Amino acid sequence: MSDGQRLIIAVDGPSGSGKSSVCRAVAGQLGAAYLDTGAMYRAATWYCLAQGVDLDDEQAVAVAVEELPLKISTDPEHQVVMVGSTDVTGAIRETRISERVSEIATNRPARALLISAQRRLIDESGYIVAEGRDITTVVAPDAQVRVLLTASAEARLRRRGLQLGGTETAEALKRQVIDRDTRDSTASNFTEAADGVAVLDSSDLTFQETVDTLIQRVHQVSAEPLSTPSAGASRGESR
Ligand SMILES: Nc1ncnc2c1ncn2[C@@H]1O[C@H](COP(=O)(O)OP(=O)(O)OP(=O)(O)O)[C@@H](O)[C@H]1O
Ligand SMILES: Nc1ccn([C@H]2C[C@H](O)[C@@H](COP(=O)(O)O)O2)c(=O)n1
Repeated sequence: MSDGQRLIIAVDGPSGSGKSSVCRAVAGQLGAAYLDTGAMYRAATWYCLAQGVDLDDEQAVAVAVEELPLKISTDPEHQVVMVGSTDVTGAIRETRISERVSEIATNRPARALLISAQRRLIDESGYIVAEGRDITTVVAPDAQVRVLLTASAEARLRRRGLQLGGTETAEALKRQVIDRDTRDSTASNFTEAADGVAVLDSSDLTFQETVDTLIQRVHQVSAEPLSTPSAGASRGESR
């Protein structure tokens, strides 16, 4: 990327499709920043639970998310999530958070606050791979590269099982992957590609093949002449 050029790579997809691992690897190989927006919803959940906020109380959750002292790194090689002075990088991955995070994701005011924070982080970076559930459609719909990363339910359950070391029962995996997607899909559409969004089905691809396919897509798009310069580019921003 040359100075002054902006390139936003937006990736959405269901749980276990490989968004975090694939996007982190792609960002590392491209020398781009990386934003895990799911980690922001998880940190908000951790904070609300730590503060004893009733997650059914929409207003109380919104107030807590507004004051959330969140710092998230966008370095793909060094992912750290801080809430105030507490490092929650590991804690936000615990099952107790995975099982409650949809309650924050479906809270409209909380969602609006987190979306604004995500847009700021993307704008500050300028060259970034951002992944989640609504990046291609809501957070950065004018990203130059927009991809829906999918995989069959069978592949996603198998991958999540392996990722968790084979310790989870089939029922627990279903709760964490399929049931969470069902709840989250009431807040955003990450099962069908919106207009202009390319589908990358990784069901029969290895991890490296998936990374390579996404990088090819980025190279393909960045070789095309830019039709409409983004707002950031016109302000001369660069990484
Ligand atoms: N193409 C692939 N082939 C095999 N394994 C893969 C592939 N892509 C990702 N994985 C593995 O699947 C697991 C789940 O991937 P990852 O955590 O990146 O998914 P995710 O979409 O970010 O899930 P969530 O939204 O629930 O956080 C990881 O262990 C990852 O290494
Ligand atoms: N852009 C996003 C990102 C995430 N979420 C919600 C949905 C998930 O249940 C939760 C955690 O995400 P994960 O770490 O599993 O990718 O956050 C969302 O609604 N929108």
